[in-house]
Amino acid sequence: MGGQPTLYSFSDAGTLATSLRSYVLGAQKAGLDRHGVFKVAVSGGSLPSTLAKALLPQYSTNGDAVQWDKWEIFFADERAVPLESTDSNYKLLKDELLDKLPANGPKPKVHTIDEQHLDDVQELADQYEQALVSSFAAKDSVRLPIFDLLLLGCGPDGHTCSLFPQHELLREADAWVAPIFDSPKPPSQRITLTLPVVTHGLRIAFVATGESKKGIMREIFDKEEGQGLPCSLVNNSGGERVSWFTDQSAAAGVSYPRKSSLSLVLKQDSSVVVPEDPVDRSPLPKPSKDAASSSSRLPAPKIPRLHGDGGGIGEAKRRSMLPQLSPTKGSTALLDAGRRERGGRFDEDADESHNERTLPTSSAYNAVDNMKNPPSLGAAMRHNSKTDASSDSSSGKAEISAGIGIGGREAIVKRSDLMANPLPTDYANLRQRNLPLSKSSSTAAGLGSKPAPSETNVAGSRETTTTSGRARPTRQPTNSIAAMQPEGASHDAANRPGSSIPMSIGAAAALPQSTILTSGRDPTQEKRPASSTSASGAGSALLERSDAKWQHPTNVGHRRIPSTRSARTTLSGKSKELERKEAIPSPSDALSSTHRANAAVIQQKKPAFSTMQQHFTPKKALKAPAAFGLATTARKQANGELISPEVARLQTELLQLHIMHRSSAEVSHAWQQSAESRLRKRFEDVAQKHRKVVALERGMQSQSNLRALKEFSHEGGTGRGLGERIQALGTVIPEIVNVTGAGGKYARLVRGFERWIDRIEQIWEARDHVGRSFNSRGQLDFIESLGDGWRDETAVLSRKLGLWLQELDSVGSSSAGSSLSLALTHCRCLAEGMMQELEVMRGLEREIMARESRWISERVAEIWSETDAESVQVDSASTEKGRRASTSKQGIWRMP
Ligand SMILES: O=C1O[C@H](COP(=O)(O)O)[C@@H](O)[C@H](O)[C@H]1O
Repeated sequence: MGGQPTLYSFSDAGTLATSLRSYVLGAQKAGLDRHGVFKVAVSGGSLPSTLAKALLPQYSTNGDAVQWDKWEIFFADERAVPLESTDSNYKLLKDELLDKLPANGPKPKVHTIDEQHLDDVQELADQYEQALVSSFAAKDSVRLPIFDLLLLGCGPDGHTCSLFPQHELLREADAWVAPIFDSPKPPSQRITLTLPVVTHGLRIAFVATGESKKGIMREIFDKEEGQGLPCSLVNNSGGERVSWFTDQSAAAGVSYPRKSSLSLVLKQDSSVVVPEDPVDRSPLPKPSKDAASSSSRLPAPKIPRLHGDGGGIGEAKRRSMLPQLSPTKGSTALLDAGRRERGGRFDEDADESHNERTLPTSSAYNAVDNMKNPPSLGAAMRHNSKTDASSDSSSGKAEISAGIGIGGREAIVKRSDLMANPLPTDYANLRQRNLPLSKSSSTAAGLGSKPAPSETNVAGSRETTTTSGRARPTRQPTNSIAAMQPEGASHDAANRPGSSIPMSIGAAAALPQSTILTSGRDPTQEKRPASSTSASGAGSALLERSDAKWQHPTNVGHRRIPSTRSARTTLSGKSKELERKEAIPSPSDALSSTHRANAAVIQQKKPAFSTMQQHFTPKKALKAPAAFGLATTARKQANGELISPEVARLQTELLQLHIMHRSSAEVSHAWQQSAESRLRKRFEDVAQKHRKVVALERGMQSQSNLRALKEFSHEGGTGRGLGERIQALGTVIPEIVNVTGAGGKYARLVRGFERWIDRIEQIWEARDHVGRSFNSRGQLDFIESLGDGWRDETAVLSRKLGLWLQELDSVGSSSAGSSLSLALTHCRCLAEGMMQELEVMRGLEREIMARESRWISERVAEIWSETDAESVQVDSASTEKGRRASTSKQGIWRMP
């Protein structure tokens, strides 16, 4: 299996529907085998009508059956509209498919949105997420739900679900379902599954038909610029789990290899013909003591078999590898070259072999070396190269350019670069130098894929969206192929008996898993990396070491010239000849440097390995060992062109690296699965402990309650039997609770008092400022008492509370900690508290009224004194003193 999506292109709608049916039935079977149900997410748009053509019973050709009653249907996205609206994706599916199912036949369980929350899209999304949690979280997944199948559409702008190009929602990493308020396509308010949920599905199928999808299909599959589109992001993360069902109008002009029929596997135990299962979801094998099974503890990359007679690479495999190597803009050249070479049969390949097995390394090497036809990669290199390698290999003056699927002219990597940068860390270096990476390599290195869980973090990178909207890792990828190899791969391979030459990284990685694990040391001692640091640490260690080599080129067996701009500038003053000499040692130099390298490797004290870590980069001899199949002589190609040994070696190495990169997505996925299953187990352990603790607590509480009841029943001195006392409690407790409630008597009395106090405060404030307060009719404001009614009610309630308290005291007490004792204590507190507050309110009322009568008396006294003064004024009206007195004295009763 490769790590790339499969693109099906069918000649007509009928063939598409039939194939889609087989594919869905295959997914259904896998789902039912897995957990007895089939959990599907479906999109809206044009998908439901195609789906109906595929799934309705009348289209069944060989008696196969959709087991509708086992289906749980969720919506990949839904619009925030009523379910009966023509904009609703549910309505669409209902009209096209659900309503057309036989009336008395089985029906699927369909999870619709909750219409109650249409005006609150966040709530709508949260509620839908809850539906997912209820269905998935307990059994299937803790971090993310795992759909058996997602059936998606692809908008003409590259959107899928309601994930639109360059929208911030593409960065949503936590939610399973997210709201969108500004969908560029109406209606603007929607909810959608998030990208991590979509890419986590076991199978992801896009259905894209019609002319309107033509342009975007090319963007998604052939163009570097299209790699940030939502559909491309799903492709990159989903890899081989993604299949595209298209018709010819949609796929016209796409260079990416297409298939025109589904690869089917006939199950022996069933009549059902199902599509090849792209993903092995069987649980990871349990650790076992024997070497054979321990080799499978670590999900190892599957090395595709390079087959053909004499080890020549199979035509079909080469065809399938090429575009995967470079499905980007620059890759078009590679594809074209490959296509030309095979007379254009490339596009309509219907039955590609996906046969993947491990082969001994030597076969892998020889496979390439002995190829009758040169690999398409070589053709592509020639295609990209303006200079014939053979013509200049002797003079060394030519720059041989090798297109390694890195995209167009910019991506042509100079021979000196390739030699200076030991692959595979070169992929990281290339990215550091901002050279565009091919989709396959970036995906394989985890650049475009979803981040691995924190425990494993094989990829060591997370995606962010740059201003161009292209998803990029925020950190440089720290994983290298070496870091992804099974523990000890290179180390053990380098020290195999009979191998006097250290193995290159590529060679080690190409070893079959079992060979690697059994050749070195006891595989039962192998351990998984405990944390992300182990995996990424290995990668960065490799990077550091290769940097160190660049700084001290003379310290290593063969010299490498850094290909960075500065390094090139430094060299620019030298003659090309000199540069070549420094870069490429003579055969004897190479030999001796190889020996030096071997000696260094053999003598080097090797640190203990831990799984997935490689503590040192095995030194590579420039001249590769023939024992492992690397070319040592110039090779003649079918068209008569000569390829120098270096180029042949680089070709081989590239091919191997590519193969390993292809499998890295799979490894990363397997790691994620493994981490998830461990997390799930841990979660279940904790949940189980929690349940035990809760049960224990309940048991203890009921014990204590029983004890308390026993004591309560024996309570002496009350003169009342247990039944009578329980009856008393049954009356008093609800009474107390009732009076405190919002509509209860106590609450009403308090509200009345509070209103009265507020009024008094206003009056006092006015009196403080202007000496008096007037009501709305212009009359002087006086403070009136709360009234007899309030006072009587307060007095009655106080009496009742006192009685209830006596009743509570008379029923006796209970031992502390029991529920009975808690209820008694709380009721007493409540009743006593209310009594005290009623008393305080009554006291305050009395005091305020007393103050008011004092104030009134003072004002009356003032009036009398004013009246006296006026009579004096009349007596002495003619005197100046008297006049002044009459103007200076203002009575407070006078209106302003
Ligand atoms: O708005 C939407 O559009 C996409 C694509 O629809 P199509 O008609 O171009 O196939 C669809 O997948 C999505 O569910 C829908 O809400």
